[in-house]
Amino acid sequence: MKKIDVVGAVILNEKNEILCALRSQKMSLPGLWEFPGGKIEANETPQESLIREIQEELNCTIRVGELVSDAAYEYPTIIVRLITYLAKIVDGAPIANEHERLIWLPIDQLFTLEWAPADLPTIEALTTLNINAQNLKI
Ligand SMILES: Nc1nc2c([nH]c(=O)n2[C@H]2C[C@H](O)[C@@H](COP(=O)(O)OP(=O)(O)OP(=O)(O)O)O2)c(=O)[nH]1
Repeated sequence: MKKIDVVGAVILNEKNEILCALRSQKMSLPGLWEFPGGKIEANETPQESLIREIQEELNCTIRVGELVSDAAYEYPTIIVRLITYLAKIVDGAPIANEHERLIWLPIDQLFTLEWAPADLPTIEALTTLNINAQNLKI
């Protein structure tokens, strides 16, 4: 089966909320929530890829921090290895260029959304990490 490496940004704001993105009807997995990001291209580090994808998808610049989760999920036709990192916005404000909708949610509310299945290890890691935006080293 085809396997792709995908990188996702867990973007935190000063209120300790996380940016959640709704996949649109034009995308695969429509109507499911995800961490913005995309496929890692050849000759790119995951971090470089993430900065590029966020610029394209959300029109803003991020700084990338520590790894949250690295796990593979087998969909019916593709295996997605999703690597997620903490990140914060250092320039601009997020605009949904490709997504249906963007929302900020506190970590303890993330479970209320219907996430792409590949994202569940990240959600689990976030709820056990006890993250505080104030003392993040990003
Ligand atoms: N960006 C992102 N993609 C995710 C997440 N969870 C998850 O299963 N995916 C899947 C959806 C896509 O199949 C793939 C990412 O591809 P992509 O975002 O570059 O999308 P794309 O436009 O190239 O592909 P597509 O939507 O046309 O399938 O990984 C996530 O949290 N973030």
